[in-house]
Amino acid sequence: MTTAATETKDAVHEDGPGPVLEVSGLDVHYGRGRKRRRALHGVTLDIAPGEAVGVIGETGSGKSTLARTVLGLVPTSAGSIRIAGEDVSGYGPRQWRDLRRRGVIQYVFQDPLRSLDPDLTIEDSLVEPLLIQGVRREEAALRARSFLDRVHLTTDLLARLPGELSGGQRQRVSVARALVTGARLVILDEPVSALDSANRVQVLEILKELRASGVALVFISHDLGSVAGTADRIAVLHQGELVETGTAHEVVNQPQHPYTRLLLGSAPTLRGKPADRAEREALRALLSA
Ligand SMILES: Nc1ncnc2c1ncn2[C@@H]1O[C@H](COP(=O)(O)OP(=O)(O)OP(=O)(O)O)[C@@H](O)[C@H]1O
Repeated sequence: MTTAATETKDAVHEDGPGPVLEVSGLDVHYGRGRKRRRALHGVTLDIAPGEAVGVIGETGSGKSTLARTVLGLVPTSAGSIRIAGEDVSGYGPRQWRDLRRRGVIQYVFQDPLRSLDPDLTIEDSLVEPLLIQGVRREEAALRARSFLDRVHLTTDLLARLPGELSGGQRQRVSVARALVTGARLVILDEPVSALDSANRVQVLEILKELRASGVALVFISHDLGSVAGTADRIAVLHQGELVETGTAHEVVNQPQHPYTRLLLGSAPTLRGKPADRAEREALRALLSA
C-alpha cells in the first residue's frame, strides 16, 4: 500500500469502525405552501467504511436530492443523518459548510466542473482543504503533487483552472481532492458516464484503491447495469422512497420489488434479454395501482 493510502486508512479508522453514513427516516420537501412537494420519504440507509453502495432510480426518483441532503445542501423535514459518527441533523448552513470544507465527505458530480471551484487553480483546489486542516502550505503543496500523481495526472495541470481541463482530467482531480482530504465518504453522481472507456477504467481503478483504504463510496445512477458490477449493495429509489436494498447479487438475481424488475428490464446486459414491452407495461401498471 502506498503512503497516501495508508494515511487515508489511518484517518478513516481513528473514530472506530461504525458506519460512515447513517441516514434514518429521512423526509425532504421542496417548495412552500401549495407548492410544497415531497422528494424523499422515510429513507433509511447505513453505509460502512470501505463499502460501495449504488443508489439507483429513474429520473426524478430523488437520487440527487438524497446526495444533496447528505451534503447539507438541502434541508430535511424529518429524520436524522450521522456522518462518521457525528450527528449532523441539526446543523445550520455554516456548520455544513465547515464539514464540507474539512473534506470528511467529498462529492464528484456528473459534471465535474461543479465539483471544483471554477475560480481556483487545480493546485489551490487540492491545497485548500489541507490548509483548513492546519497543514503548512509547503507540505500541502507537496502532498497535492503526490495525489495528482496517484490519479495519473501530470503536475503541469496544477496551474490551470478546471475549465482548462478535459472532462476526464477534471473528474480525476475531484477524486484526487477526496484523497487529499482523507474523505470518509465519497458520493459520485453518474461518475463515469461522461468518460471514454480508457478514462473510465482508470477512474474505476482509483476508486477501487480508495475503497481498499476504507473510504465508503456512494454511486448514484439511473442505470442499474452501470453500478451492479462496482457496488456491494444496491438501494433502489422510487418516487422518493427506498423500495429495495440488498446485495448487488440479490437485487440483480432476485429482485423483490416490481420497480426493480422494471429497472432490470432496461438493463439487458445484466440478465440476457431486455424485458419485452408487454412485461414493462404490466410492471408499470402494478406500480401505479
Ligand atoms: N430545487 C428543487 N425545487 C423543487 N423541486 C425539486 C428541486 N430539485 C428537485 N426537485 C424535484 O424533486 C424530485 C426528485 O428530484 P431529483 O433531482 O432528486 O431526482 P433524480 O433522481 O436525481 O433525477 P435525475 O436522474 O434526473 O437527476 C423531482 O420530482 C424533482 O422535480
